[in-house]
Amino acid sequence: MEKVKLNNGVEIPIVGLGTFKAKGEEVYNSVRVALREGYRHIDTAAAYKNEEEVGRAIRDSGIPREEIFITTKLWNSDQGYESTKKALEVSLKNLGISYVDLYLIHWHKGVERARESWRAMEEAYHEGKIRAIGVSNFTMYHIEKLLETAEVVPVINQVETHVGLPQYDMQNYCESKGIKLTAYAPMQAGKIFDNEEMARIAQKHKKTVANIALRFLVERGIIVIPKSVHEERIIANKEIFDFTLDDEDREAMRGLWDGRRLFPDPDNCYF
Ligand SMILES: NC(=O)C1=CN([C@@H]2O[C@H](COP(=O)(O)OP(=O)(O)OC[C@H]3O[C@@H](n4cnc5c(N)ncnc54)[C@H](OP(=O)(O)O)[C@@H]3O)[C@@H](O)[C@H]2O)C=CC1
Ligand SMILES: O=C1CO[C@H](CO)[C@@H](O)[C@@H]1O
Repeated sequence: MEKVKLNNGVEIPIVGLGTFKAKGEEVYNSVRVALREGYRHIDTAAAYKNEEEVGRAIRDSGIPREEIFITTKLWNSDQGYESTKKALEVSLKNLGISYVDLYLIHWHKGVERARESWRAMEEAYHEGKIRAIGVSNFTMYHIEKLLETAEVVPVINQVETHVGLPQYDMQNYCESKGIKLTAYAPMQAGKIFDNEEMARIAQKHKKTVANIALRFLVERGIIVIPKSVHEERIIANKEIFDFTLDDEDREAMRGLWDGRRLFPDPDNCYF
């Protein structure tokens, strides 16, 4: 599996398995299938309430811990210096691991809270409890404010990214700071499968719509975390390294850019 080198030298597989809305035995089985089929990157979050099952599936896979890249996220109500430290310990315990590969602030909940959470994350990073630290749902302004006091530059900003919301400006900005993008909802949380133009491009390449959607992002150097709980989809979704998109495909996909979000706008998000 192709990897992306982060600004601290840590490498992350460019395709990971998403786990939002997958719980219990369903998520356990999905992670087992994914690992058996070659995925080495799993995306979870304290808010998804599935860290225990994700951790159990990783252990039961028999694959050495250091070969698997695990991302989890700090939930909003846990932001702050002390509460971040506690939340990290809870996530490590739930996952049953001694370190997490990537820890993200899930949403920006105010400049001070982000800075305090970040300070706790930097300490845990230096202590070896986290291999890389990053953010999610941060705007350029949020990142600017964090960088004013941060000692460690975030490695990643995980944001909603897909053909409808391609995030060209965000990617350019982040890359100018050494920050990579991870695309969440890369298949528009399932909505992309109704798109006739995507179906046409998929047919042209004899690939699936999921493959086209993911390839579009991966060719831009964006990390993708497609979610599925279905074995055949988990297996097929990652088959994106045996073809390339051409100018006509890219042009057609640019035409699908409507700016419509499926998740709250981080610029205007007060939940
Ligand atoms: N940082 C953040 O705030 C957020 C992070 N995330 C992360 O990003 C991941 C991906 O985003 P997500 O919102 O799950 O959306 P995705 O774009 O990954 O789409 C997932 C949906 O598509 C369906 N699907 C998957 N593969 C196929 C296929 N081949 N054919 C048809 N349908 C398919 C899935 O159903 P099924 O499972 O039944 O196959 C599910 O309904 C999340 O799981 C989570 O880990 C997501 C949202 C916010
Ligand atoms: O990752 C995500 C999905 O779950 C969360 C809620 O439980 C969302 O807020 C978030 O964007």
